[in-house]
Amino acid sequence: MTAQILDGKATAAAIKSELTARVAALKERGLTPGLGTVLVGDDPGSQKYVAGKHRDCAQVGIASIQRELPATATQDEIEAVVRELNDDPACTGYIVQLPLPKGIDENRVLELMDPAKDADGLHPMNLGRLVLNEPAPLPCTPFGIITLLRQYGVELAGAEVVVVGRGVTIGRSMPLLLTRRSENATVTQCHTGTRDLSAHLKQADIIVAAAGVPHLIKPEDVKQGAAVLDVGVSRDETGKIVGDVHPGVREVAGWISPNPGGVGPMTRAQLLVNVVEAAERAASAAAS
Ligand SMILES: Nc1nc2c(c(=O)[nH]1)N[C@@H](CN(C=O)c1ccc(C(=O)N[C@@H](CCC(=O)O)C(=O)O)cc1)CN2
Repeated sequence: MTAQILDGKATAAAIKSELTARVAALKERGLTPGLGTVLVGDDPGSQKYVAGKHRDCAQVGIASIQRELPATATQDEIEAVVRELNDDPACTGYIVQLPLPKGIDENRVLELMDPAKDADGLHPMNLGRLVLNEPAPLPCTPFGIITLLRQYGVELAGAEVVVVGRGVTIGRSMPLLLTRRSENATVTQCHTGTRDLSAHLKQADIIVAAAGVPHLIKPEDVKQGAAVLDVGVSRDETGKIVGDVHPGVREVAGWISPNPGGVGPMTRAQLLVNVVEAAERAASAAAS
């Protein structure tokens, strides 16, 4: 068996095309959505991701607001930029690119954001709303993965899903989304403390690999026909991406997301969805 490719690039392109019309409609109502980004330091990966987010904005007609600080920026300097974006009416949603440099209290920065402008769904208020099943901006990578699986008709209801990783951008919220009634999956979360990862993986209908360990998921650990989502980003000595999923898994899985070209573009598309939805809420509130 050779796995069907879960093409994140093509799926994201379709989402962006639909968003272009919604942004045009918002502009006709007098509201131009604006995405702000806060980038601290000079990590090449983060610089690339933020540049991609602004390229996407230009494609769909969302205004861009870019704030960059050096790696030496203090907690106070970063928080001052967050306050500035909270108060800027042209910025309808924004993100703080993670990770922040060592020594910065990331949680304090996230908590300072205006939850109504949190385009990443990572503010504690919005994560709490997710727990309570209340409307909230959805964390971009987890919901991007669900959208990708739906696009290719991968059944979530009743599926056994193994999420590998427990980081804030994916691992923490992925099970919350997958276990909603609308998804109805059964989730096992694995991490560095898991005793027998292989035993869990072998049971999985869907694997979400977000550990950041190159080729952690081996063909012999994957059930025939499973869907495998590769979220891990490590780099080899030439700078090329090495995912969490061993290339041999393609011969066993039913579906596989390429890396690059899978989950990354879906993360960016979901960010735009969050920005547009927040702007639509603001436009409706202003009209009533
Ligand atoms: N504030 C946030 N920080 C981070 C998030 C996040 O969702 N919010 N997630 C990751 C990084 N990330 C988003 O910011 C991200 C990762 C990958 C891509 C992407 O488009 N990747 C391309 C490949 C790009 C390359 O060649 O390096 C792909 O997969 O095709 C976009 C966004 C951590 N931080």
